[in-house]
Amino acid sequence: MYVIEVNNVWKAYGKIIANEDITMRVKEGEIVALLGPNGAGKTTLVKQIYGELTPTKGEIRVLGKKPTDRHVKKFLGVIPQECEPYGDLTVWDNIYYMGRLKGASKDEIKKRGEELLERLDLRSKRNTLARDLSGGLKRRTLIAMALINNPKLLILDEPTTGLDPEARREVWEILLNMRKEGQSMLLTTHYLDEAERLADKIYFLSRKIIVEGTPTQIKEKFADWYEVIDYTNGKVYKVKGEEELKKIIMTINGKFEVRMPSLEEIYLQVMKDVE
Ligand SMILES: Nc1ncnc2c1ncn2[C@@H]1O[C@H](COP(=O)(O)OP(=O)(O)OP(=O)(O)O)[C@@H](O)[C@H]1O
Repeated sequence: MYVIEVNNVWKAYGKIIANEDITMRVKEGEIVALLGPNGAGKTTLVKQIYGELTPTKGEIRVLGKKPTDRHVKKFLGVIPQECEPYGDLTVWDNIYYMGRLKGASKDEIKKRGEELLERLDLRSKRNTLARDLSGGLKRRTLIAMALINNPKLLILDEPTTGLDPEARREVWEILLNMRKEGQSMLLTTHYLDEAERLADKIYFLSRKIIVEGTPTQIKEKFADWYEVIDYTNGKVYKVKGEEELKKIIMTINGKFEVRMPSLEEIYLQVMKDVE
């Protein structure tokens, strides 16, 4: 079953077309990443998916319903871009009040809130004011807040932007553990390594969808060149196609290495050709 279906969606702000004819899917239990440069239309698209904007044209279904349907909101967890927990509230109170806003009972919040403190390693910070937390702990608090209503779908707009490498990896581990438990997620990111590490499926976006597939499918489809490093003299050859590759290898008398392009190199090459 699909938790998100986007069909031929266009979104314009006056004359600016932010999304052009977008069709995409997120299956239950999958992590899908929208990857694109600044201004590619990622936030515009996710805002339509969580019902903050409506498409100019086209149709979106979230959990089988319109994103603006209030029954859908109850089953969504959203972490918008550049969002922070309330600085004047403690970690626990942020989680608690978010639960109340989402309509959960006090008992439900207590039970699930305690579980989330444990799972996100926030127990020792429970009574700390959110403004005194590090960036990584603030992000973990936001994840706990978004999970308090046990959402069927979690939407994260740039979940690790602004975090140091260690805190980024902590967030990745949390998201990967959640995926193991079957949590469906849509995230946006600028980072290729993040998409490659987390996503079952990736969409390269630049106003419209440029490429889609699993990281392996994308690599197989676009990796049409190889780099051959000749260790005998340190020379590096870039060759296209397997025939060329064989020819070069035949000329080398010693140790060598063949490298396929990384997802980042493919992304840069593909996006370079987009207007
Ligand atoms: N409220 C708005 N009014 C007018 N134009 C907007 C508005 N919001 C976004 N845009 C424009 O729409 C385009 C897409 O913006 P959007 O924020 O969706 O991109 P993005 O991929 O999320 O970028 P970033 O990675 O920088 O967050 C940009 O050209 C942006 O300037």
